[in-house]
Amino acid sequence: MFSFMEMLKSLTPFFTAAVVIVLSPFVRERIPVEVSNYLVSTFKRWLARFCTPHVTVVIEEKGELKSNQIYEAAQAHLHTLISDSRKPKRFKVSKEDRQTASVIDIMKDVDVIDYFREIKLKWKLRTEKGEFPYSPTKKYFELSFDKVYEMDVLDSYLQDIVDRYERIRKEEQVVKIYTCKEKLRAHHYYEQERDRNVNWSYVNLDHSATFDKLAMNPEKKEMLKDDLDRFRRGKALYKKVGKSWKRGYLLYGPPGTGKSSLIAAMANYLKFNIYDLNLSAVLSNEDLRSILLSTTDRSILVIEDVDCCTKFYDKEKKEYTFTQSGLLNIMDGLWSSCGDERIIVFTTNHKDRLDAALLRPGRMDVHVHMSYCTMDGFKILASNYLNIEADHQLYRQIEGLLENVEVTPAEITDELLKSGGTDVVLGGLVKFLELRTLQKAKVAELKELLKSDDNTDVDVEEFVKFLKEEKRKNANAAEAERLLKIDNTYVDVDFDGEGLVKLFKQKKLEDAKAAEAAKVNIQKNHKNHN
Ligand SMILES: Nc1ncnc2c1ncn2[C@@H]1O[C@H](COP(=O)(O)OP(=O)(O)OP(=O)(O)O)[C@@H](O)[C@H]1O
Repeated sequence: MFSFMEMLKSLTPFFTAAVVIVLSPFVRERIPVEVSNYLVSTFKRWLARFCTPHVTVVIEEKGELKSNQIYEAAQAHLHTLISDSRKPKRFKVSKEDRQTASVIDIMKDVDVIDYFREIKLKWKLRTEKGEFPYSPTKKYFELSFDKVYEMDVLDSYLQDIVDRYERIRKEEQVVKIYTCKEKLRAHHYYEQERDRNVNWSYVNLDHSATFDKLAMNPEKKEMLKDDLDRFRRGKALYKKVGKSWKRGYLLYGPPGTGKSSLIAAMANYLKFNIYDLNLSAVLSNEDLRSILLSTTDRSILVIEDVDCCTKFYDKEKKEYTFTQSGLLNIMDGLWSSCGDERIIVFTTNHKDRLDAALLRPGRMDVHVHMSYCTMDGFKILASNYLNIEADHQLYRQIEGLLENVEVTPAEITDELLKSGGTDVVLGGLVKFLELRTLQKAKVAELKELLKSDDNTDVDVEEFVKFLKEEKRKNANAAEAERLLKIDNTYVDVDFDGEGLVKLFKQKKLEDAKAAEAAKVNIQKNHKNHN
């Protein structure tokens, strides 16, 4: 059909003649009425092309805050168009390291021609510098066509492109992770005028994390999946009860227990994109507002380490304020009013440092504790990394060791990734766990030693402080400080606790002597002065 129309178009001059013939009553009476009508309408359209002006539709990359869906759809359409068949006169070719094939893309200011039914459409990518020095460059498409087809283009052609894009996006299996490209500008000269367009950049979430692969309590895992399922299906329910279609999760636990992996698993499960928000890039409440408004539906907004980085610029006080409750108030107001089908995830390594307001029931819908590795979790990791599905002779020993030490799944995976066969790797893991058990005992021993010493009432933290001070002063203590990292409960097995205590006592003695000498000196000076 399409090639037939094209053929007809190339025969336009003949149509002119044909219509002239058709218009003459003599010929009209002698040809079928359908043929006569067709020739007349074709002639009219052909005539219109010369008599009616072209129109140009501008499709900007971004609306006031959000990205423009038609722009995204047009970009995808043109990409397919020029990759498939209609190469323009100039186009770009590139290939990144991890891409398997080269990518063809359109260049700015170069015409790309497309056809829809019998309509010829001309696309052009344009750019325009922002109004202010810090404003990002604006991108937009110009789409030109004959004015007679205005309705066809707006109602059918563009709608078709958007529908197709939406369909592909839904079917697409790739989840994207967006990060804020750069700090939002806070230059005070441009405070009023600065362009609040948020610059997100994304990569495909190349993360094979799925719930199956997560080392985590099986019941907790099922509970979470059910919760996500209910959320996904809950549109009608949320509407009925008058709640915005959103859900908040607080993930807490020590580093390396899988908080980020769980977020990736949730995103892969729901096929939601992730927006990873670095709060240190947020300078004011307005910035946060712009960021929230620039995220899309069906997404997960992640705020990691929420205990450390909640800072806001208070315009009235003209200073930065660091509050979690400030963040929450904004979240309550803004978050609840923007978009649908959204999830927000806060993570923290220190739940105890969180503002009580954040922990209040109803604030975060689900609290998930990510814990140190248990035997259940270990079996999942062993199945992923070593393909062990059944039992192993070392499992009993490993289970006993895991009950006694706190080891993160991240530490276990590091061990499981070491080279060697299954027995060698599991043997290495047993050694690692035994070492940790020994270290734990040493630390406990050291703590006891310090507590039981009548001459000193220092606690371990104070002892660490002392070692740090010593590090500055002499190399021996620097070595001791390297060996003793109480914070991470890491102590070298050869570490001589008693030796350090001796060192500590000696230091105390030296300090006391120095203090006594200073006192004597002051008294001497006082006497001399008198
Ligand atoms: N529960 C887990 N299940 C499976 N793998 C895990 C788990 N926890 C950690 N890992 C492994 O350790 C790596 C680091 O873990 P991850 O970044 O998810 O931990 P985290 O709790 O987010 O740490 P942080 O608080 O430092 O961000 C992961 O890429 C994964 O390989």
